[in-house]
Amino acid sequence: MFYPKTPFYGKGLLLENQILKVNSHELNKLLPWLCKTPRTTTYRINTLRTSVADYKLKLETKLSALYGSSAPLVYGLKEIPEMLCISPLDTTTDNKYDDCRKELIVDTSCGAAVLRGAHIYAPGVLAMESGTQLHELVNVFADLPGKCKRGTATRYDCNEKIFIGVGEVLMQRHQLYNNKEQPASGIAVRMQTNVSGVPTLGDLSDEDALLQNLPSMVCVRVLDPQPGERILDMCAAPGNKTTHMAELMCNRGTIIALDNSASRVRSMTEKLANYTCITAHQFDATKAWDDNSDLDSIAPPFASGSFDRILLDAPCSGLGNRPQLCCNIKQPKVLQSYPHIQRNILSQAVPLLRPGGILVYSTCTVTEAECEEIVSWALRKYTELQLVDATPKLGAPGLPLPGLEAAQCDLLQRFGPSRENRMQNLDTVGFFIAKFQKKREIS
Ligand SMILES: C[S@@+](CC[C@H](N)C(=O)[O-])C[C@H]1O[C@@H](n2cnc3c(N)ncnc32)[C@H](O)[C@@H]1O
Repeated sequence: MFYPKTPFYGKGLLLENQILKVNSHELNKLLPWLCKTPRTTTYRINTLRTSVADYKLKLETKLSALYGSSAPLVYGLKEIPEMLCISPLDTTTDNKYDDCRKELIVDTSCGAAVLRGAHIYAPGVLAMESGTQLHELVNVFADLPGKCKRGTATRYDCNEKIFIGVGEVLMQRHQLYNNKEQPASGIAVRMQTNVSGVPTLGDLSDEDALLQNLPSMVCVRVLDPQPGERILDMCAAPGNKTTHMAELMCNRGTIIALDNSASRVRSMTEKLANYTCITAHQFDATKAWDDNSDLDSIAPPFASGSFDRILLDAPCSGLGNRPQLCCNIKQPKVLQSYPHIQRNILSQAVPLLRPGGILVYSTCTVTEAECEEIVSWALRKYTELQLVDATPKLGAPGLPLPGLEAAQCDLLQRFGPSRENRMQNLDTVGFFIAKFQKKREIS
């Protein structure tokens, strides 16, 4: 398939220069990699409700029904026993573009989801040619320049639309565009094939399993929460890592989940209802520390030394979310704003951790400023912090920076295009993980 060479359509150099200022020689590899689809699909099984073996059987049955003898493989990985991976299909077989079909245009974020196996939901459909019938097969394109007007009825004449697959129409134009009061929802086009080779299963997430990227699971495994402990998840919504922690803790202990977005906390709270060890609060994590609070308080703010472990899965530029067909960050100042908030939240995490406690800092991005530079800054500012071994180790080491020794880089995990990824051919998103321990005594 044709993929863009950079996620920054039309804004190339302006933003590219911001990503790897020290290791700029890595950009040639990184930028096209960000644009491509990770081809392995991963689910996290809720082991409080079902067994991995039972869920594997369920997935295999579904895949056999869809793909018969060419069904992709479902397999596990010993480092993350609660995860199941689905291998890609052989793309050379049946995703052929056929000139006789009508065309359907989606925006680039919908296109990215399609390439990862999703069907097309009504809000993502920008253009459907007039006369397109129910159940007709259409060629689906992503609108790279972002110039296609929603509701377009004629063929979108553009050299930079990207063919992403073939789908069956489940909603017609009048259903998609005629009711302005109540915009259409639900699946508008069921994808039959896509050009990435990721099976078009849609999202099978339910209470038993969650569609989740591999590094997000590694991140919680690295935190290593134990039953009975007191854990703070500082930026928790939508709660995917929070529920993973609760499952590893067998729902025993206390997890406090903070997020400053009211709407995200509302939807997360519904999801957390079955996990009695989790309490969620809408709260600004930059204000989470207050020594006037009780040590065992379950509502923020919290006193010094309140937590055994803290996860800071920071708000970030999100550039690791592959495929980035066209990144929606258009200004360098937007990219530059993240380290500030990341440092502010980390400054609260350090006092909140008990001596000997563990802090995991993670981002789903790839910029040095939000990854290795934050680690280097934290080690300089907080002498009570040290980097410790982060297992399971599936990512590559961190990139070298002047403030970090080689041995320290080796303790970090950067998920990127590097050949050193310790992942046995698993193709996944960009991500960064650092594991700190607060020293018992400050030297
Ligand atoms: C990367 S997402 C977290 C994803 C989550 N950990 C998961 O795995 O499901 C970052 C979150 O940080 C939240 N956030 C941003 N600024 C914050 C702040 N000052 N305090 C708390 N949460 C914040 C955002 O609302 C967003 O939900």
